[in-house]
Amino acid sequence: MESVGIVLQRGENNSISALLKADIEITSGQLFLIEDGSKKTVVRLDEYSYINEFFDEKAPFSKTLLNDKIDVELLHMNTVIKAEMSIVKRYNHSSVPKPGSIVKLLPEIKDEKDLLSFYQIPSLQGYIEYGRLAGSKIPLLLDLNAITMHIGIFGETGSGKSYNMRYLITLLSNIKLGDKLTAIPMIIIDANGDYSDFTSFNIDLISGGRGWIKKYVMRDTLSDAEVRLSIDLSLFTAKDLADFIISLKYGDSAPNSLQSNLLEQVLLQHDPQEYNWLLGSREGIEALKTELEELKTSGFSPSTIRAVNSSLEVFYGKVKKYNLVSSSSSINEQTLDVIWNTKGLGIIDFSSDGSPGVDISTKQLIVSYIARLILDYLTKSKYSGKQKLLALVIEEAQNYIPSSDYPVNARITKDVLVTLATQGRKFGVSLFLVSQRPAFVDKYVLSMLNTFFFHRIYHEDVKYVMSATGGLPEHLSKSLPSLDTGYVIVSGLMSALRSPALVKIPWDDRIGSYAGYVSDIESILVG
Ligand SMILES: Nc1ncnc2c1ncn2[C@@H]1O[C@H](COP(=O)(O)OP(=O)(O)OP(=O)(O)O)[C@@H](O)[C@H]1O
Repeated sequence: MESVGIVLQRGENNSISALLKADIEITSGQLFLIEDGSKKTVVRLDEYSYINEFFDEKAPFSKTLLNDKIDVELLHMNTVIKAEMSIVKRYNHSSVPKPGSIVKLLPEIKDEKDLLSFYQIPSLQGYIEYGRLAGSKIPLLLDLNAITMHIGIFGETGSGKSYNMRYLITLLSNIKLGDKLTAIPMIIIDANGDYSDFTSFNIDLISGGRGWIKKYVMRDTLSDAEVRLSIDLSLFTAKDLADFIISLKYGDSAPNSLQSNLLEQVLLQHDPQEYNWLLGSREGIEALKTELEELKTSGFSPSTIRAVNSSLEVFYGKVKKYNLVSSSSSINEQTLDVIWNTKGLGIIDFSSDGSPGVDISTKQLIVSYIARLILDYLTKSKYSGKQKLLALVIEEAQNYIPSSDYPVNARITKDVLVTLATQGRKFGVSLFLVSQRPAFVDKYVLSMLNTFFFHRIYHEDVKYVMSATGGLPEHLSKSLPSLDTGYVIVSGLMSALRSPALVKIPWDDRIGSYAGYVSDIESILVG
């Protein structure tokens, strides 16, 4: 490969300063190869600036130049890039390249053998090829063995998160195993209908390794690919349900604990199997009200009882509208068995098309239910001696695991998702948290994630995310607010590089054909 620069000096902590030719295209996060004699080292460009030996602000000659018409060509002479780089990988040596070592672009990879030797791994088994390392044709290998260490995908609106998630899903749906295709069993909480086409006209993008693909909706179904969503309340504790139901009337502030305790006491008198009938049918609600009325004699004030009654009505109004509650819920343990056995994909469509008019608290109840279901299912499997694996993708994660700064009450989801994040990896849960405002996602949960895809993120979010994740070296994190769409910095355990690197996500029209993207506005307008 062509030489593009020379090492100037080596610094502390594996850092290297180099001069690079000014006429090559470079970006922070890009990787280069350094040759020090026969010793090869891969380095990452962390920071750079263009300098010109000819230009000195203070020199009288420069001053005249600045005042007169500038001769650009003259100024451009002797321009070089001063680059700060850090070592990512060494090939069978442990030294730091000496001053004078040659900097090159990454090598060409002609075949699988080249790829294996670039990454220094014995086989591609268990890896998927993701995007291309910026400035090269080398795919980044992602290690599927680290998938249960959880993943964060962060980027501001329009930075390419949804496209990236779709791309990842297509990769995770077509995993080569010998001459067979398999897939990671997965449930997606689809906030905006970005994956709807995976159950219809783009099904072949993801059906390679999957035997079952369904979309759950909260309206009448329109095709065989759709299932009407219902959940089983017996999976919740009396306390969780009581807090949730009472807080429906109080919005974001803490639920009234007296009312919550009262409702919990009444629910505790019943078997959890009865919760669906009690809270999901008119007769059940009336039965609960009668039981509450009887408690007047035990010292509960009529106003507390009245308040609980009215919270119950609010709750019942919600579940009745969507027929949401049933002991034979449409997503249950058997569904997870099917998803596991067929390496299936279940899409929970929370878009305005799939779940028209559904509010955030109802969505939280559903996400909480699914998280409990997954945890129960995988824990049982593990204890019966069979390790399974299921990925749960949660878009708009800040609505389910908010930080203390984010004004959303998420009691019903937060605890169970924290448990999934901390315990889940033992049982085979792989969490994918997607958010445009990672600063509003709970810090503790962020610290549980081990692989990150950083798209362009808001300046205000950078500090929070970096302190919560320990994700990137400082120089590189500074480049995040100006990252181009289609580029992502990948860091963490799944990356075969084990060090952050900039990756270009290839564009594919079909992966790009989803809700957030209009491919040809003129033809749509003209018809
Ligand atoms: N890899 C890519 N290469 C080229 N263009 C891309 C790429 N990824 C995304 N884009 C462009 O950027 C647009 C926005 O991408 P995307 O919808 O994925 O952003 P987002 O971060 O999910 O935004 P939001 O948070 O609003 O959903 C796409 O419609 C597409 O035009």
